[in-house]
Amino acid sequence: MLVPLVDISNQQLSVDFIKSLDLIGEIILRIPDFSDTSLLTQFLEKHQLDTYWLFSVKEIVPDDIENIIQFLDQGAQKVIIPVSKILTNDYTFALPADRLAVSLNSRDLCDEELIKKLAGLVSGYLVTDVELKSISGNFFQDLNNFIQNVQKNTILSGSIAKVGIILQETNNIKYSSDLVQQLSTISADLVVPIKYLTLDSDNNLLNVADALTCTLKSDRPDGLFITVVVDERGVALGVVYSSAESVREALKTRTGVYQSRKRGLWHKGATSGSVQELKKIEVDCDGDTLKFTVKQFGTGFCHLNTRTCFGESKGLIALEETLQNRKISAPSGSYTQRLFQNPDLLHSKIMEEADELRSATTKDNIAWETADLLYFALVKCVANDVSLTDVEAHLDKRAKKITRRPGNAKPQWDISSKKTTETDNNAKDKQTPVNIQCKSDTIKMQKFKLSEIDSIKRTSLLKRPIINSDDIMARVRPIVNDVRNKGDTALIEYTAKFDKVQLNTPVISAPFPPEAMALDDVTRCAIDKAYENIYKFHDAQYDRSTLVVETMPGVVCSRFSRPIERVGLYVPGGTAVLPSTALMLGIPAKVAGCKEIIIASPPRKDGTVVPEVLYVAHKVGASKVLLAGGAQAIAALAYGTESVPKVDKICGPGNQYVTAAKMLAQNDSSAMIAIDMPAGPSEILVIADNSSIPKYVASDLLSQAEHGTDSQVVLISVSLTPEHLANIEREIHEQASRLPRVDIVRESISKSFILQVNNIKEALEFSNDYSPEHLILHMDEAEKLVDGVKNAGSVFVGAYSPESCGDYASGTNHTLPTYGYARMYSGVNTLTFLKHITAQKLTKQGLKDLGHTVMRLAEIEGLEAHRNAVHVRIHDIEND
Ligand SMILES: NC(=O)c1ccc[n+]([C@@H]2O[C@H](COP(=O)([O-])OP(=O)(O)OC[C@H]3O[C@@H](n4cnc5c(N)ncnc54)[C@H](O)[C@@H]3O)[C@@H](O)[C@H]2O)c1
Ligand SMILES: N[C@H](CO)Cc1c[nH]c[nH+]1
Ligand SMILES: [Zn+2]
Repeated sequence: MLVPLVDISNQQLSVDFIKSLDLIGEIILRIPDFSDTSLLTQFLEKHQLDTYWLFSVKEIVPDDIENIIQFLDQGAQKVIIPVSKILTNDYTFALPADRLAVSLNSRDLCDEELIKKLAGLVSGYLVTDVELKSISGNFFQDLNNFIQNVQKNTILSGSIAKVGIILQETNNIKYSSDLVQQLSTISADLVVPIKYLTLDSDNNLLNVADALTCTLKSDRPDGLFITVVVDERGVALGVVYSSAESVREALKTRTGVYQSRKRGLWHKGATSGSVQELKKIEVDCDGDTLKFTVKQFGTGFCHLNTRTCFGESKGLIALEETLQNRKISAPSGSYTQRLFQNPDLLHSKIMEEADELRSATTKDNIAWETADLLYFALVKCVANDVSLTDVEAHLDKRAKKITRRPGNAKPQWDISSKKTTETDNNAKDKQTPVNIQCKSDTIKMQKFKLSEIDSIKRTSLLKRPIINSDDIMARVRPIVNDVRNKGDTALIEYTAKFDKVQLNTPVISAPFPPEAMALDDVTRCAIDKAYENIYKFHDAQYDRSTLVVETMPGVVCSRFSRPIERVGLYVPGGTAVLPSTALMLGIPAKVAGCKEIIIASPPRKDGTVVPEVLYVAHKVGASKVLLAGGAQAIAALAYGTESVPKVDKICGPGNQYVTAAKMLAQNDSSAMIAIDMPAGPSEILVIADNSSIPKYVASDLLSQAEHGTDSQVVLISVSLTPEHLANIEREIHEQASRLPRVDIVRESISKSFILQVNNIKEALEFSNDYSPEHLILHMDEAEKLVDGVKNAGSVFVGAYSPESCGDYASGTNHTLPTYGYARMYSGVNTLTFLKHITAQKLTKQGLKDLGHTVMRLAEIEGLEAHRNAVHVRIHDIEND
């Protein structure tokens, strides 16, 4: 296969010349560099190329990546990057491996280690970049070895697919057909770009045709080449023969010209009128057969006046032909013609058929309605001179797109937001196609520079990707009301619906059966160690003494604490079961001395609770475990049911349904319930400077990104060098790709971002405004920055304080405020489970001295009874 290479800086190249190159393959465009793409944009506008490769030997910097991606999205098939840049600049990982080609020079051909390394990185082409003058005696030998080596490694890694050669002409050594002949014997899987193919003032088309035909070999005695002729959609029209002369003529006239075995040179349609416009000539894998892609005019390709030599076409192509004919002349009363003439009618029919397809359910019905819709859609296309090929070209382009649109429906078509009761499983099913579609994409956070965004953008970055809270409330309200009104029956029903578990009773009471909390030694020791540390830290928070202050002689005020008696602790269990949350809630409740502790968590599919959670429930002295999750569990704890005692306070994190139900219950004064805080989807903000270690930074970001698709992670890059930032990004992609929860991470990372700032002051300002649940300071003198932290749930200081330690076992609590509530809420702590009671004792003298102040203030407020309560006493004291 030939892929011509042209230098776009060559001002002489004519549109005609480029088009003739386009006929024989994709064109490699050599561009000066990727940072200034104006020349390339002009070139593409002028030549209207659909498929091309890009090649520059200049240094590629991170800022170029966006430009490259933009061109890959708009039509570029591949980008060729010099090998040195692939191996030394980690940011090239941001480009899709299968759209990347790597150029090597001839001495790299013998470097086996290099080929091995590349095999893991690239799944596109390896292109050897060879100057003709350097082609010496053993070049072909080296090339053969190289190809074999690549093939071997391709098989091992399944990644590198093809090998190409860029031949560089020099002033005195020119590309020759002998050379191509020699090259064509090397390997079937070869790309042979011709460098510096410039406009030939005599006959440049012959030049191209020669280059093409000298790579062909015929196995026929008459030396002709079998030629398959297909239409623009790849449908075979027939088989003919070509010669070097007919190919030359076809390229020159850009029509279907072949070699008839009887009549010689054959210009297809010259007598019948069924002419062809030539779209492309391709050579097959072993160089003995040609494929002509043509646009067929007239009655068809076959001498029997059918479209193909294999009979008439069927399906969409036949419908398109009929519609095109109807457009030119239609029998009277033709419905299709009525549609052509009445765009409003056509529009209504498209809408009607789309709606009918939407409601179709059976296989037959769906096929029927789709056919209807396609008919009307095609009428619209033909009416506007749009062909099926144009439609398919768009589909092909989309398949290659790197940056994906979110794909949400426009508000007027968004029926999902109108559905109020969607099951967990349904939601998961819906995510599947998205996950499959994105599987091969780079896992990457969006990037912004603080200096380049305006205040509106800054404000939007401070917001969390929360889904419409009205929508969530609308889903949660009926669940809460049902559980409130129907008690256990509703609780069991919702558990069956959302968790797919049919329970007889939703509660397990203490003492819990030992076999249900049996653990292996390693697990039990880990839980015991975490318990010990968390207990130590939370116990130290409990000041059991009474605060006593004599505010003035004879006036003694005091304050003492008492536990909240009955508490409900929510332990999430949707996408991951979190026994650690049972520790984080149960231990402070136990330290505080709460009398009744009820732990709620979604049941496992077999209707039981995980032994680790039950073991913790046992250790913290829980009286009951409620086998329910989501809004229904919160409602049961808030209002009580036949088997679930009503509690006074509900604590614990959860998804949006859990958080919304906690807020609803708190706002209902008849529920008499307190909550800890809105602790929603996990989040983390990392501030990193050039002293940070990329793999640590990435691992911390991912540790929270894996919680749920709604988690958000933020990296604030403080003057990171492009290489350092690229290393972090590469680590994110590589580490994430290896995670079992990669599909969740892919989604949460896509909602996350990197903010590039110039100094630590800007970083802290943004972080304080964002008020993250977790803040990690990845820098040498991290401790010094803690003073500047105004809002955060919990801070992790320095490279060796991963957030995971706080999640599990260092001692601090992991139930922390999210959504920016760290501005005004603390995380769960021992005080969460306590209330403070104040007391006072006044002596006679104390009352006498304070009384007049109180009476005057009561007078100001017009509250006579208040004043009198002091007055009657002072009267007695003064008259004693
Ligand atoms: N902020 C913190 O301190 C903290 C700590 C741990 C976990 N988290 C967060 O807790 C969350 C846990 O979420 P999860 O989903 O894994 O578990 P979860 O237990 O919070 O929610 C699961 C329940 O949600 C309900 N549900 C699911 N789909 C529903 C639907 N369509 N309609 C109504 N109800 C539905 C079901 O009843 C299910 O039992 C994560 O977002 C995680 O980040 C936060
Ligand atoms: N990081 C979560 C709080 O946002 C807590 C958790 C539990 N298990 C692992 N992590
Ligand atoms: Zn976590």
